[in-house]
Amino acid sequence: MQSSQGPFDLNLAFPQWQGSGRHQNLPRGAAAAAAVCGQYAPQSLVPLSDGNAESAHGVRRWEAVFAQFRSAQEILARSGAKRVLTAGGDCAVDVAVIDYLNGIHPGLRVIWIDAHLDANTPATSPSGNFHGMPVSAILGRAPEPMRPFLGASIDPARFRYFGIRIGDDGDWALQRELDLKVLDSETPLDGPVHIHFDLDVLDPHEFPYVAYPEGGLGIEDAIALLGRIAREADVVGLTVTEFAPSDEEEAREGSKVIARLCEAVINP
Ligand SMILES: NC(=[NH2+])NCCC[C@H](N)C(=O)O
Repeated sequence: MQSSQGPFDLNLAFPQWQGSGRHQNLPRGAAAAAAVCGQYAPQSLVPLSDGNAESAHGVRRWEAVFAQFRSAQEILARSGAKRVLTAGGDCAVDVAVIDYLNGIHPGLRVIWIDAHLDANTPATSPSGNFHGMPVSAILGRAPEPMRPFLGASIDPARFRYFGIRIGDDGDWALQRELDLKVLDSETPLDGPVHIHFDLDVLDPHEFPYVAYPEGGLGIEDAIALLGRIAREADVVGLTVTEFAPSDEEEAREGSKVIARLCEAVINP
């Protein structure tokens, strides 16, 4: 509850772009998001791997994706942090973060705010891009070599989507199989909660600085939603992903919105 909610004790800056199929502007967005989030907690940076093997285990740029996942795990474990604010990077940065938080906060709930289901597996993904697979990974369907490094998977009953519009056949198949639900006003929000916020959930008329502009959520509605979650639950993780401004001016504009989203959670 609110009284136990303190500020985040770690800002993980995780500039991974290799999970995205449209990564051109992600490094600029990751740097800008890290500059914003670094104001709210001490920052640790996940180093990018120079692994460039094209594809393995059904995942494009697997070598880099896996090396960065392991680096993030080591940084998180060493930090001892209890509450983590993460600046992505592509959506898949959250696999390491959610797994870590689930290990230290039993019964963790996950709210996945995104235009996309991101529930493909290496077998169903049409693109091989890992940013389309993090939901399946945290629910027990991670790529084979990642599994020994993951703890217990998230209970699908404690997972909620918000803002989803776009899915591939494999995304919807997993959603149906695990009966993944959408957050509504009846969903109880007690206990520790992690919020995944993919900026592409936002209406591109208001926030066009993403590579997959397919969302429909207004900025004020997003802020109200985050405030509601933070008042009702104990937010132990917030991850902001997929910021892809095409120049420094867009980076500045988008950064103001990212700051408001963080503050909606920090001071609900
Ligand atoms: N977080 C995102 N922008 N995800 C886009 C995923 C696109 C598509 N479903 C794929 O698997 O490649």
